Parts: sequence; C-alpha cells; structure tokens
Amino acid sequence: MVKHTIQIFARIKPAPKTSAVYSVEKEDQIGSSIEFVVPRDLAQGFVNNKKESYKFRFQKIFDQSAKQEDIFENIAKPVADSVLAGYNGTIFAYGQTGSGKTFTITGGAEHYSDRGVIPRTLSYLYECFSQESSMIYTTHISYLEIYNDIGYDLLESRQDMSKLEDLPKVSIQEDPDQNIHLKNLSMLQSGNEEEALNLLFLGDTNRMIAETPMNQASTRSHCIFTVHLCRREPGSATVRRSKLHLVDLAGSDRVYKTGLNGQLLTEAKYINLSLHYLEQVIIALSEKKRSHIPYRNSMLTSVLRDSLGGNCMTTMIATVAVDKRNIDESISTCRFAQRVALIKNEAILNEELDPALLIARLRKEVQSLKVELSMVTGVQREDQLTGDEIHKLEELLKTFLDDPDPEVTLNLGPDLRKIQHCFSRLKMMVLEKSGREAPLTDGIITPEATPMSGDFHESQQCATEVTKLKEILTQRDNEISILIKMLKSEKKKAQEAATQLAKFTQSQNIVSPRAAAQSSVSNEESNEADTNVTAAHSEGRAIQYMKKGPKFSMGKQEAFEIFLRDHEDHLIIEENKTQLKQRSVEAKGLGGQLNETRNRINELKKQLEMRRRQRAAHAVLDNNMDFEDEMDPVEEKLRTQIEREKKSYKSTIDRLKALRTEIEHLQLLLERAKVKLQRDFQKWWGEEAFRMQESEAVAKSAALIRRSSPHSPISSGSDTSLSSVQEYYTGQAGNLDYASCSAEDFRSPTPKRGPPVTASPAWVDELGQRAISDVKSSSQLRDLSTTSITSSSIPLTGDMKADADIMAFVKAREKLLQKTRQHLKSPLASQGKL
Ligand SMILES: Nc1ncnc2c1ncn2[C@@H]1O[C@H](COP(=O)(O)OP(=O)(O)OP(=O)(O)O)[C@@H](O)[C@H]1O
Repeated sequence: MVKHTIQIFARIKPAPKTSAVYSVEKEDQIGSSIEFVVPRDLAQGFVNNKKESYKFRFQKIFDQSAKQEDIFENIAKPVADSVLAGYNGTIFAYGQTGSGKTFTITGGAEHYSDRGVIPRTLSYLYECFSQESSMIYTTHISYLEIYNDIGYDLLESRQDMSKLEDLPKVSIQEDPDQNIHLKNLSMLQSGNEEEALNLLFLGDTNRMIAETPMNQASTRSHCIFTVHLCRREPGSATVRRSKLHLVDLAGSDRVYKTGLNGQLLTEAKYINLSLHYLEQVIIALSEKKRSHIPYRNSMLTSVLRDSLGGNCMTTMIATVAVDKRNIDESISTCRFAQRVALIKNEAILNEELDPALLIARLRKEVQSLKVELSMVTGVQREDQLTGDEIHKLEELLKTFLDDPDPEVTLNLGPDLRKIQHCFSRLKMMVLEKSGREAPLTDGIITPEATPMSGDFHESQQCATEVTKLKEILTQRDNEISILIKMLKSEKKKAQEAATQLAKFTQSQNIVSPRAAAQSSVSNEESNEADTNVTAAHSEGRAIQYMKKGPKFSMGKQEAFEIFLRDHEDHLIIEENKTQLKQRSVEAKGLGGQLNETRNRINELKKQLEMRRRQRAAHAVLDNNMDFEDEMDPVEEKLRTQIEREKKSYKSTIDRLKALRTEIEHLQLLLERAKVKLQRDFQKWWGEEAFRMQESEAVAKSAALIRRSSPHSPISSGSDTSLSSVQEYYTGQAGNLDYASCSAEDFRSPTPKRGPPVTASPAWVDELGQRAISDVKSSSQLRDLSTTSITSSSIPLTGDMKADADIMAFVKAREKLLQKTRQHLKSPLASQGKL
C-alpha cells in the first residue's frame, strides 16, 4: 500500500499581454508558489481591509511558456508509470471556463505538438508495452460525459447521432461491497496506439456533434477518459488490473458572474452543484474527523470515488488564466487546489488471481501428479476404468458378497476410481433389490435381508427414477444452452467479421492519402501487417463515422466550397494538408531507403556465408580444425558492415514509426476540422434560409400594406431590399403585382401568377432545419449568381417555405460569390495565394 497526498500542479494559460498581477517563485526542489496581487479598490473607501496579496503553493507551477511535452513529462508520465505498475491513477484538470483544461487534457486541434495528456499518455503506454515483451497487456477504453448529472457514453458509434440525448445514458450501480459499476458504458478493447487514438477521436467527435449553442459541451460537462489495463506474466495466474482516469471537468465559474438565465442557468446550477458536491467531498476528506464522505450526492463524485480518498494515485492540474478580469476565479481555483492537497489516498496494488488461469494451472498440476503416480505404481491410469478392469472388479465384488464370512474385506488398493465403482454398484444393487424384492445378482442380496418392503419401496424407486431423469434433463438443458451460446457467438463473430471487412474495404476506398501513407509504411514493416489490418478496421470505423456528415447537393456543394475558402480554419487546414503531404512523401522515401538497406543487409549476409564456406573448405584441405576460432579480417569487416546497416535500418524504422503517428494525428486533425466545417456551414446555411424567410415575411406584409394603401411610402418602391426580395419571389421584377392580388393569393400554396411551377418536390432535401438541396441545373444557378437575380428561370415549388429556402440559397450564393470576387481583387490574390 502506498499512502500519498493528492499532488497539485498549476498551469498558467498564455495571456496576450504580460500581466503584472501575479508572480511565480520556485521555492525548493519539491515546490513553487504563485502570488496574486490585487490592488485595493479605492472606490470602496479608504478604510478597506481587503487582502492585497494571495499566495498559494503547488508541487510545480507551469508558467505561460510551458509546453504540452513539459506537462506530460512532469505530471502524466509518473502517473502512467504507477498505472503500469498496477496502481490506479487519476489526473484531473480544474479551472474556470477557457483556462485551458481541454487544451491540457486532450490538446489543441491545430498542431501535432499541441497533443495533450491523453494522446501522449496512450503513446507512452503502448511504447512501454512493446518494450516489456515478457508481460501480456490488455487495454480497454471508456469515455464518459456527465452533463446535468446524467452520464452519456461517448464511444457510441451510431451514424445518425446528432444531439447529446442520442447517446446511450449511463447509470450507476453499486454492488454489496460498495463498488461502483457503470451500466451502459462501452469498454472497447484497443490493441494498439492507433486504435486507442481512434476511440479518443470518436468520443471527441461525438462530444462536438452533440454540442449545441445551448450546450457547449466542453464548458458545461465533465468528461472522463479511462484506460483500463490488465497485466500478467505468461503462465502466471496473477493479474494486475489498474485504471487511469483522465478527467476534464466543467468550467468552475461561479454562476453570479456568468449572468446566465433560463436553460443555461439550470445547466450552470447542475455544474456548479456537481462541482459544489466535489468540493464537499474534498472538504470532508481533508477533515480528519469526518467519517461520512458524501460521494453519493452526484454522479461525478460517485464515479471519482476511488480517485478521491481511495485507492488511487491522484493528481490535479489547476488551470489558471491570469488576466485581470479573471483574477478572482484564479484565486478560488488555487484555494480549491490547496484543499485538495490535504487529501490522503491509499493506493494498493490491484493484484488478483484469474480463476480461468488458476483452473488451467491446477489441471496441469493434476496431469503431472498423474504422471508421477504412474511412475511410482508402474501402472498407467486413465480417467475412466477400462472394460477389463470393470470385469475384474465385478468378479471381486461377487466373491466378496458370496463369502458368508462377515469379516471378509474387499481389497481394492489405493485407487479411488475402483472404490467409487464398487460403492455405486453396491448402492444400485441395494436400490434395485429393495424396489423389486427379488435377488439381483445371483442371489447376492436376499429379500429377507432387505429392511424395506411394499408401497414404500415402490415410491422410493419412483422417486429415484424421477431424480435420475431430472438430472439427465438438466444435463441436456445445459448442453443445449451451451450449444446455443456457442452458435450465437459464432454467428456474432461471423457478422462482425463481415462488417469489419466491409468497413475496411470502404475505408480503403474513401481515404486515399491515409491509405497511401499506410501502405508505404506497412510495406516496409511487413511484420506489422496484422496490426495494420486491425488498425485499419478501427480507423475505418472512425472515418466512416466522421464521414457521416450530410451529402450535399450540387449547388450546396458549390456554396460549401466557397464557404470553406473564407472559413477561419482554412489556413490551418491548408497548413496541415501540406504537412501531411510532406510527411507522406518522407514516409515513402524512408520506405524506399528501408528496402535498400534490407537488400544490402541480405547481400552482406550472403557474402559472409560464402566467405565462411570458403574458409571451411580451406580448413578441410589444410586439416585445420581450429579455423572457427581464428579471426578473419574479411569476415570481421562484413560483420561490422552488417551491424552498421542494421543500426541504420533500426533508426529508419523508428523514424518511420514516429512519422506514422504524426501522419495519423494530422489526419485526425484534418478530419475533425472537416466535421467542424460541415457543422459551421450547416449553421450558416440554416441562418441564411431563416433570414430570407423573415425578409419574405416583411415583403409580404409590405405588399399587403401597399394593397390597402397604394400611395403609402412603402409601396413607392423606395426600399430596395424589399423590392429585391419581391424580385426573388416573383422571379422577375414586377412580374407579380402584390397590389392586385387578393388575400386568397397569399393563402394559396401556389401563387396565382408568377412563373410556372417547374420544380418537383423531390429536389427539396434536408438542409439544417429547412433548406434547399438541389436545383435543376447548376448552370442555371451560375447565371443567377453572376447576373442580378431577376430571371424568371428560378424554379419555384409553390410551397412558401421551400420557395423561401430556394431564394435563401440563391442569395447566399450571390453573397459568397461577391466575397470571392472581392478576394480575387485583393493584393493577396494578385500574388497568387488564393
Ligand atoms: N497553454 C495554452 N497554450 C495555447 N493555447 C491555449 C492554452 N491553454 C488554452 N489555450 C487556448 O485557449 C482556448 C480555451 O482553452 P480550453 O478550451 O482548453 O479551455 P477550457 O478550460 O477547457 O474551457 P471550457 O471550460 O470551456 O471547456 C482554446 O482555444 C485553447 O486552444
């Protein structure tokens, strides 16, 4: 058992301007302190006793310039090491909204070097597994999100997930030993780093998709990424199971400051409530006298029960934003950390005996004891008695029973099988005899000798028979259920194999750069082919999942491409694409190098073999038996060359592996950016459609007013925006004269005048909330966007909503094209950068 207090670290978020409100001081080898200086507010009067300086001590403070690597090396690596040794570990980030919790735990989405604690720890764990080949490691991953005190499984891979409620709900169950079990939380096995990263990506994407403006998941929910590790030595029945929780808590902001209302306030209450309960637990734990710890108050504290005051090596990272307006929050974050630092945990080695392995070991032991016994007795014993042995036993038994001497004994020797056989035979004889009241074995047992008779005997016999039959029935039932289980599991396996194969094939077809990069890598490392295939399966799953964005129609696709060019992430995406290309080219080059080195090694080995044969032949001729011990300079030189080539081969392989991780990470970043883009686009598109509908409503009411009062200022046509909306709607300026329409015209689904309805409702598809998907001809639209939109060729459906959406599309497209034209005129464009 290891007793230790929770370790606390602080990380300061980079601020644009250097702030003078705090200072960091390294006090000694095991601690640093941070001091906040809050000048007194003179507006509160001259007599003001408010404290000016607040000082807090941490194990280490990571100032603004700290890199993600520093955080991993100093904080996460020691925890990962203890998890590898069989202890539970938890790292949790706590701090106000935007202070860098997600950045620290998961990482930034822009650069490879921004990878946070989770991906780095996964990478480290798998590296350790490969180095410690004498151990067998099994890893499972779970990813839980807690929002409004309800748990959600983030590893759900359903394709049609669009909101948080679509995710499976996770509930807590407690066993009699008060152990917490999370029902409905997936625990997926990950065979290598790539599979684990894919699961992280799947969870993060689910988190992002489930996020709506009302639920900014990262801010308002707690996320717990858990690695479940099982470690054992081959052949040993002892297993070590440990868990590593990596926790990204919700923003710790106090409600009054955030100025929330309605739904957001409810959420904030829940969050603050769960953080409040967390604080309660921490206060209770830090007070020595308290016996009751209120873990059960919230899901968060129930799940983290072991991490706080239990069997776990726990570390807290307090994330702090040091700009002036956040000072109060930063001080309360540090205060919270000081309390946490008082908690003592007792981590124990989670070692247990694996029952299956124990049975296997005992079986082996029995087998070897049997062998030993047969060596001592000189008789080879089978589990069952042979026919010959049974025959001999029957004779012995008969002699024994026939002998009238009551002192006679039945000598069977030290063989349990024989003893059991004789006993069961005797029992059967007694039972049958007592049932039939007739001698069974050549008069061995006489009716007089039987103490039982009559009806009682009969019912006894029946009962025995029934019991026997029941036993047989149960046995058959068991056999049947085992067979059904086997059948089901085989069926499931076959189905899984088929789906995986289909996904794999699909992913290979879809993601060409990845496939290219992978094939170049896997070519060089043929021995890793199996791993690659498994990885490709899970990769296929992640990519499939990510590709689930809506399929755009032709016009919308065009608008999307233009939208993409203007998007804030465009440059980052381009940069990552370029990097990906470079890495892929480098990987390909290294692959070539690797092949060449391998060929050279093979060639050198051949030369060495040849040389050895030559020397052996000479030695036979010269009768020199000691030639093996003599040094041959040519052989030595060849060996040195081989060694050199092997070293170069190894370093190239290492680089290739690192490159592969980087390539995969870049691909994930790109794919994530793509999901975000699609989401932003849908949102923007929906907004445009909505705005257009609003304008249309204004236009209609204007027309009504004009109708009732033809000389009013609105009807004079001075409002250009309204007239342009009317133009869109009528398809031609002035083509539809609202002033001459009756009220019926507005109620009718089809306008009485205006362009003929040429479109079929089939080209209206789902777009955000309501939007238009397809237009009959994209050239038609191109014309519309380059000229002013007055053409009567806009095909309308007659449905108000759909028509408004069509016009929203046309207008949105025109806007985008205008923007593009402006861009093209800009100096950047003239430098050929667009
Ligand atoms: N150390 C850092 N270096 C660079 N950028 C950072 C750092 N910390 C945070 N950021 C940036 O600040 C922004 C907010 O950070 P982040 O999302 O991690 O905050 P958070 O505490 O998780 O917020 P929330 O409570 O809303 O989830 C992000 O854009 C992130 O990239």
